Amino acid sequence: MALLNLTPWQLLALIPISLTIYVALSIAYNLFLHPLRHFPGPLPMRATRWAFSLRHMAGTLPFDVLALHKRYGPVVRVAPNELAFADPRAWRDIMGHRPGQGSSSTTSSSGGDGDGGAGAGGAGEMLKWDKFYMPVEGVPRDIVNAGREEHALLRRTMAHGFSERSMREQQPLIKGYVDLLVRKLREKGEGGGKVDMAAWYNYTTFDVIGDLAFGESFGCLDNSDYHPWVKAIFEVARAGTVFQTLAHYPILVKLLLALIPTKFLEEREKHMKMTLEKLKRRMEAGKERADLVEGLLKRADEWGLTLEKLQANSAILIIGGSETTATLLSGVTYFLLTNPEAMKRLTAEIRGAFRTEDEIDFASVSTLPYLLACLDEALRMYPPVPVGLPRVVPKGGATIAGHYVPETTVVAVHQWAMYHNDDHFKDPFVYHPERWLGDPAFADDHKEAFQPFHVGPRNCIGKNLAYIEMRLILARVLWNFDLQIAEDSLDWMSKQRIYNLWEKGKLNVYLTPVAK
Ligand code: HEM
Repeated sequence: MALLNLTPWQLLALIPISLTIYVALSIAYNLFLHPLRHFPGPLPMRATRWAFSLRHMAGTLPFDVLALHKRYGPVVRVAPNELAFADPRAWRDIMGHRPGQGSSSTTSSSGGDGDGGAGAGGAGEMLKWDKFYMPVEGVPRDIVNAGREEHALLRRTMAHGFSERSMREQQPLIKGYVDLLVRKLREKGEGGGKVDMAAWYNYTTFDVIGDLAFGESFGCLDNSDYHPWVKAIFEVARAGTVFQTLAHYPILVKLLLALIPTKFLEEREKHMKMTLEKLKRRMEAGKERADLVEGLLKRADEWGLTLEKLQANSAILIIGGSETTATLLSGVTYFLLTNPEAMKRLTAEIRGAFRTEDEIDFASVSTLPYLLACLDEALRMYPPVPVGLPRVVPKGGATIAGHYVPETTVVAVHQWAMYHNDDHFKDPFVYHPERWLGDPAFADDHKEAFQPFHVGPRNCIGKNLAYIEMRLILARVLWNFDLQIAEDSLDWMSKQRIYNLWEKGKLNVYLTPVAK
């Protein structure tokens, strides 16, 4: 019991010494004994997770991952227990349906493998990684972070609201918000001042999804401003990268949570109350309403879905369904403004296809090929989900893009890095809508590498809604206005960082209403 003979100062000195020994041993293990030791990657990333986390918190990770793939190849060890893939086959191997899936019903939490690595979860299925998805204690899981069985149930129920029939019924509601956007932009454009299109696209998509998920809009378009909830989503995005980093050190998360000011907790409480009230009002409106929660409400009693569970799923629709679509609309507008030939061709396609504005609807915008090509090229260059969404390899390991990967490994495809890799796309940094229209110059592109909505059972349920909204909004904007980019937004794209979501600045544009 030599320890008992030490003075308090000597005991205190033992803390940094033990920590140093622990860190040195972990690094040695990660470099020389870890099952992933044969995969290539830069030494700091193979040695500790910090090299990855610092890039994540600095908002440069997706850009750095591209440089890593160019240097080390299509599979890179980006953290001791994590691999990044830039091989199109990885999409299906990681996200696709896997034969002989086990019956795990949870997502994967930490298995505590020394560097905060992932637990294995159940056999067969690649699981979402809790350290990234961060379910909150006391808040029910939603469709995005639910385990496999609960997810399947939620997905089946919610699919109803995304069916073609539902979307047709939702058309008048969506069109109403696009009408309002155009009216507001006409007012703003008349004075000849700059208009921040990124904000206006956000107002529109948040109002639409607010109505479809909670039965009422956020009033962003009416008030020409963000609702506090919408503002909070942007504010919290950057903090999310910090929490995802600290998730590897649970004791630090507890400390940070304990330090959160009471005012913040009160705000959170207020927010929960507000969404609950919105939801109750939606429920009072009756079950028969063509929106995204109709299916959930109809099954709520049968499946014992609590009010809190319904609230969590409505809320995730707001986040998943609005910022993504608005980001893409901002991106495509920027690319068109800085590529005048593409803008000219698209404007001609839209203005030549209709006699009156009333003819622009879900069905008619879906027949415009250049419009779709412009959106797809923007999705490639500016994917709204630019980061790699991590999965955990199940028990027994898996083969991904021809590589055997041991169980508990975290794996991801980083979209921005995949789409800017010249192994897959010619001129990856140049906006070429023609690549999606069969132009022989791009015949060697690996189009299957492009999966902005992911693949498999947990892909985007809102893909069709997103396309229809983006087509309709962009067509109506270009039908009504000639656009010119303001000097202060010329470098809009190059200034941006990625904190899970793009941190977009103002996209200032001059609008000239087209005389009709
Ligand atoms: C351009 C627009 C959009 C893009 C790029 C996009 C992309 C994605 C991606 C990559 C995922 C997979 C997330 C994961 O693996 O964790 C996803 C899931 C999801 N998206 Fe979208 N999304 C878009 C628009 C929408 C819209 C309009 C909605 C409708 C409200 C929506 C609702 C959802 C939901 C509910 C999920 C979870 C699905 C599940 O887990 O089964 N998204 N989206």
